[in-house]
Amino acid sequence: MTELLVAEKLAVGYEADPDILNDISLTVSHDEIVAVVGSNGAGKSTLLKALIGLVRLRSGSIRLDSTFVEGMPPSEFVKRGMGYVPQSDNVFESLSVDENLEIGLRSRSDIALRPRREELYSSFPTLAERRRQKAGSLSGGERQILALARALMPRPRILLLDEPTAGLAPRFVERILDQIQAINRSGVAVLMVEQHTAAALNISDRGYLLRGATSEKARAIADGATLTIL
Ligand SMILES: Nc1ncnc2c1ncn2[C@@H]1O[C@H](COP(=O)(O)OP(=O)(O)OP(=O)(O)O)[C@@H](O)[C@H]1O
Repeated sequence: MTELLVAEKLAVGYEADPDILNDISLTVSHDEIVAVVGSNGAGKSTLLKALIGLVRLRSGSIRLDSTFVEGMPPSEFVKRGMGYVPQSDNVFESLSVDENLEIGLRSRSDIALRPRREELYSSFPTLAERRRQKAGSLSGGERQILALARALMPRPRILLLDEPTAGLAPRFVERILDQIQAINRSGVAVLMVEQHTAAALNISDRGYLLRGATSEKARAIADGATLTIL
């Protein structure tokens, strides 16, 4: 079990505000699904954004395959094999399924679009049937599958998923979690933050609990959220 992603002693905050995250360390190995669970506002989205370079670290380090990547732009993280699916606005609604997948390949000119897209259509037949449909016409569950497929286009080695089951009906929650397991079996490590705690931990190899001060006032006194190994 070799470590693919190693974050050490991260401190993260916005502008002049107190730290949202404090002394956060976590690892994800090549073959793992790792879940970070925690209440609303604990800082789960902030953690993923920090791990893909969208939010600057105040201190700490991030290693991807032994290379220190903190301070690099998000495009570098993507080039080095990290994929990210935000919680919302993760597909272009006015574009077709085909076009959304094409955009997923923006960062990699060395992968041929059509064969890669066909590969993903065979993994996600529900998208193949809807390839010419606008993403905005898909159901919530199908959109999440499209967002996953789009992130997979450049062949990432690790996917960061921000609440992939948020707002979905229970039968879709199960379907998305099944897809995440299948993605992992195909050789992609997964780090996901989730509010469906039991379901997420059920499909994960390991979990962390992010425990934080959930109000501005409490955070000013406490010192940002911390991570506990479950
Ligand atoms: N761009 C920002 N500027 C300032 N504060 C922010 C910003 N984004 C998030 N925050 C604050 O950071 C804290 C953590 O938010 P975050 O979205 O990371 O939590 P979360 O655990 O993902 O919550 P949820 O489960 O509701 O998505 C919140 O208090 C939020 O108000």
